[in-house]
Amino acid sequence: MPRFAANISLMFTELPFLDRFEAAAKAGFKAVEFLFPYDFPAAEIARRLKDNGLSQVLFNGPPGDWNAGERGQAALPGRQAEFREGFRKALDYAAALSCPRIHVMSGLAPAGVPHDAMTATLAANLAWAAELAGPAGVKPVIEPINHRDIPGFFLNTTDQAAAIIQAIGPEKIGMQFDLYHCQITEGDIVKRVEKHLPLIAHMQVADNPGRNEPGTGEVNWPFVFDRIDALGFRGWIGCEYRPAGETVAGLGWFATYKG
Ligand SMILES: O=C(O)C(=O)[C@H](O)CO
Ligand SMILES: [Mg+2]
Repeated sequence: MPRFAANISLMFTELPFLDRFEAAAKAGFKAVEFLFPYDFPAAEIARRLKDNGLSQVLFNGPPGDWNAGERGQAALPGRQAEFREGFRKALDYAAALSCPRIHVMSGLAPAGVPHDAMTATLAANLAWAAELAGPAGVKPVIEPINHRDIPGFFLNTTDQAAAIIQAIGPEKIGMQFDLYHCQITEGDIVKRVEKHLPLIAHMQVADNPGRNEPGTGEVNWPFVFDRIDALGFRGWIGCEYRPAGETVAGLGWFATYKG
């Protein structure tokens, strides 16, 4: 059966951040992911996880100046020192939270910077991050993101991510396969999961259009989840969606998968 993690940056936003752990556990989740932990002490987050019997399965490295529109810096030439400092900080949090995945965001492609230079920068940064993270039991992951939600994001397709992962080694770097982004950019999601399965270290889900819960849009989720399970994917699927209404009221789709 597929295993779903609540993304508590997008779900349970009716509550303050630290109270969302308990809400996720009460709703039947065994694991959570979120975007950024850095406003909170790692020890406090670790306590919430433990108190509620939850595993932390993914969070993002520091993205740069988010409010100014930055979305990572791993592919940006000239930002290597900042990337490294941020990744070290993320790794400290991962250790405190026993979290096995860190999402490394590649960033927005600046005008005039050659695509190949960005690919080379991303690959070098990822190789460095993997060397540091591997011995700590953490796998950095990269995620192709659609250009409607984040115009200009460097990493856009699953094939582009796969080429970079293959160049470094799938045992070191994984793909964060977000079915929502794939549906928008590429479609044919089951076939693409099949193609990239050996590289996929984490998945995420939301329906389209709207990025709301499964069942609110165009995708046949029972079919997709059955196929993912039959293919043998045993990682976590993060529920990275914005509930259309109140979070718990929108969890009807999850009843079959609570386990
Ligand atoms: O946007 C997404 O799908 C993500 O997973 C990022 O972590 C946040 O932009
Ligand atoms: Mg995502």
